[in-house]
Amino acid sequence: MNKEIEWIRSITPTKRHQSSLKVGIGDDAAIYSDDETKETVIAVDTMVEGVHFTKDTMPLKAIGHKALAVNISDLAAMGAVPLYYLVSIAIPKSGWLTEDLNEIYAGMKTLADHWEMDLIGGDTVSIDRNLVITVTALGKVEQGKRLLRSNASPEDVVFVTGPLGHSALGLEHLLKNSHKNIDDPELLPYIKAHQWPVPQVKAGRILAETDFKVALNDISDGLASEAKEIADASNVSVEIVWDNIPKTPFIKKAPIHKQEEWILYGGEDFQLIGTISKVEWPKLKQLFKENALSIHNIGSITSGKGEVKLVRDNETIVLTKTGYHHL
Ligand SMILES: Nc1ncnc2c1ncn2[C@@H]1O[C@H](COP(=O)(O)OP(=O)(O)OP(=O)(O)O)[C@@H](O)[C@H]1O
Ligand SMILES: Cc1ncc(C[n+]2csc(CCOP(=O)(O)O)c2C)c(N)n1
Ligand SMILES: [Mg+2]
Ligand SMILES: [Mg+2]
Ligand SMILES: [Mg+2]
Repeated sequence: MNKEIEWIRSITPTKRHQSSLKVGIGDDAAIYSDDETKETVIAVDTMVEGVHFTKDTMPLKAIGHKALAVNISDLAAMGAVPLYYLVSIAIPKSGWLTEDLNEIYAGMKTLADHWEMDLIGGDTVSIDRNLVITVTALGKVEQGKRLLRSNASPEDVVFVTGPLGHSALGLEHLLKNSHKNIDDPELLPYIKAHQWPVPQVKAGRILAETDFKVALNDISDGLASEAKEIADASNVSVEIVWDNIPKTPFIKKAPIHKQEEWILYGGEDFQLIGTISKVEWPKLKQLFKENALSIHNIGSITSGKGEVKLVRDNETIVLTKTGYHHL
């Protein structure tokens, strides 16, 4: 287990005070409910200058967009509809103008308006260096419809809702060359994937509205890490078939170790990874098609104890490395 998860487990309360609490620490978002029809879903994620973005990797509006998008993505991974958000910002004593902050907020607002989310609060503080933005997002899901990481069963199909590795490929170029200097049209889709991630709310909602048993997680840390979270939470193993992972011709022509770095360990794609029974998979595929959304079968669940395996060229290897860890 990585140190970050180990530490979070160590501070996880063992007793609950509130009977309305349905899901605490351990999934993409927490859930509580005192209502017979719906549950409230709450997620918080922080972005730190130098860790999650720099002025060279991200335009100002994109920083705001992404700070909100990553939180909407966690709501989507629970099957929720986004409703409200709060923003805490720590502003360095130099280097960031009020106009810069306004641009960041404009980026947030455009995305919030798209999902009809209201900004309802936050906090403003100073810091020595490095801008920090923390967004808390609230949403709702119908009673009994939440989609947990612990819902996977042996023989289920493992699916993803879109391309993987694009953000990491884009970031690799942004770390070498400021976004102001990159205009290679071949790189633009990857740069865009890094800067302007699209939270998969509609996919999450389709999955929540069906009566299928679905496990779901958003891909913030890379496929290997997110698959492991489903495997651990459901007490099963995940088998990913390398050739089934959707890849653009541009990615396919890179050396295999680069493809693996971007796809398995890169992260920040904010697609959803999930599981569904083999019987229901064709119905789900049809439902996504009718809604003009993509979905790909990339493997299956096996009985086991939290392993993530990769099948390639008739060889099966257990993935031991995971994604990005802060500890
Ligand atoms: N410092 C903390 N204190 C309390 N709970 C935490 C802390 N950090 C994370 N958690 C909880 O641990 C679980 C896993 O958090 P994590 O941030 O890995 O999930 P995520 O948001 O899906 O991933 P990412 O942050 O990569 O987007 C969540 O339930 C989260 O609320
Ligand atoms: C300048 C710069 N350098 C590196 C990265 C890559 N990066 C940072 S955090 C993270 C994982 C998700 O974070 P979290 O676990 O906090 O959600 C990744 C892949 C970046 N985005 N910008
Ligand atoms: Mg998540
Ligand atoms: Mg988080
Ligand atoms: Mg997150």
